[in-house]
Amino acid sequence: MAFINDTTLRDGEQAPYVAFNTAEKIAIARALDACGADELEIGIPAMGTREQEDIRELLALGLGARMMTWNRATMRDLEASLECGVPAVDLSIPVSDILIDVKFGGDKERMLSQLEAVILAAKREGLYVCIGAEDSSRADLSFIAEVMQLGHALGADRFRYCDTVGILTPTRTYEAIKALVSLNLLPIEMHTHNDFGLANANALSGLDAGAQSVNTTVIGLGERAGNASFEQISMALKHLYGDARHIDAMQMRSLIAIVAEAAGVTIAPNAPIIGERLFAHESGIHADGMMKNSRAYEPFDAEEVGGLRAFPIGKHSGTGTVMYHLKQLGITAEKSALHSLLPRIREIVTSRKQVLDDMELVSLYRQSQCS
Ligand SMILES: CC(=O)SCCNC(=O)CCNC(=O)[C@H](O)C(C)(C)COP(=O)(O)OP(=O)(O)OC[C@H]1O[C@@H](n2cnc3c(N)ncnc32)[C@H](O)[C@@H]1OP(=O)(O)O
Ligand SMILES: O=C(O)CCC(=O)C(=O)O
Repeated sequence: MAFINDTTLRDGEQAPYVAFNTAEKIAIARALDACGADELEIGIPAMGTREQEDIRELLALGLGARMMTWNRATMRDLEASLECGVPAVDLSIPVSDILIDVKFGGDKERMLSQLEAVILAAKREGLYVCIGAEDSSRADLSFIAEVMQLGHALGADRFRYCDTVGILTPTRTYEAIKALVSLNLLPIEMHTHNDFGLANANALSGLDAGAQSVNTTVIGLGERAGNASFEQISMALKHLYGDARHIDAMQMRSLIAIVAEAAGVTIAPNAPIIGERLFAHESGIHADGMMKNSRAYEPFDAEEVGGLRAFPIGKHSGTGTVMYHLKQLGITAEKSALHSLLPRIREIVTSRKQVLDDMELVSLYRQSQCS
């Protein structure tokens, strides 16, 4: 079963214009734990005392999910994490030439010796260590292998492969991760960004290639276009990859509502898994199919995610939908007698861009009976 490290409280909060307060962080952590996240990245102790206090409060919740902090691979960042009493750390270093230039003046040796010292210190303190390899997707695989080799030799526990600027494709991800997995050095975690809308696909492709862990954020919140989404990845793992993952619909709905509210964002009505219109079948052919078999046009039951199934009376409705609504209202009509209503329904809905309600349908139906 794939391991989920959710970073809503770190990369999620790095989304521009987002700032969680302590109560919101606690509610998010609790809800993520209840929804089955295996590990939570809960913040950046180097940000200062307020962030550290929040991290201590999150640790004190005693949740089942392991808690991790994000750190630059520096002693000062590590010390700040140690003061919080966290059991696991992500120690981040850039691995692409462009970011090694920006952060270490191009000096790879200095960067590697700094990483070595910080990993050793973290392991001496008994911490679980993940190496965060920033910008892996723009780095040479041979250099990544060198970093993994170093981490393995020093006792690091995991390697986070980061598509920091979201430029991977599923095929390129698969090839890179397959090559790194074959080295048999460290378990790999996928950290993918959604700049081209491929964060979920790339994360899953990495898992296909042998990565064991995936970074997610609720509603895909994160830097720029965000990260792989917690709800989409967990449902895909369950339904498409056969993960034995229990997903509680109400808990998931509540988690999403908490994060959306705290982040000040609205959820698109067609957002995968949780959009409010996902189970509304307007097209006549789909609605007809769904009325005959509730699996006809849905990949999983609406109930599983607390969704509401509906058959709105709209521009694309057929007589099956019209008959369904009339029947609900106690009116029995012949399907063949309802065809004449469709042009009028289309005209009304197109001109005002709003579907018909039941009373309007009855009124139209009565008029058609009189004419
Ligand atoms: C891809 C990612 O998501 S990485 C995570 C990014 N997240 C954040 O930046 C959110 C939290 N950040 C902050 O609150 C602040 O940036 C702090 C507290 C971490 C640092 O603040 P400041 O000390 O004022 O530095 P500032 O943000 O201006 O610049 C970052 C510094 O970190 C250095 N740095 C960046 N990454 C690394 C790294 N992996 N290892 C070592 N040093 C690094 C930069 O080179 C720069 O150093 P400089 O000040 O000597 O030029
Ligand atoms: O360094 C890490 O662990 C993650 C950094 C990150 O958020 C990214 O590369 O997008």
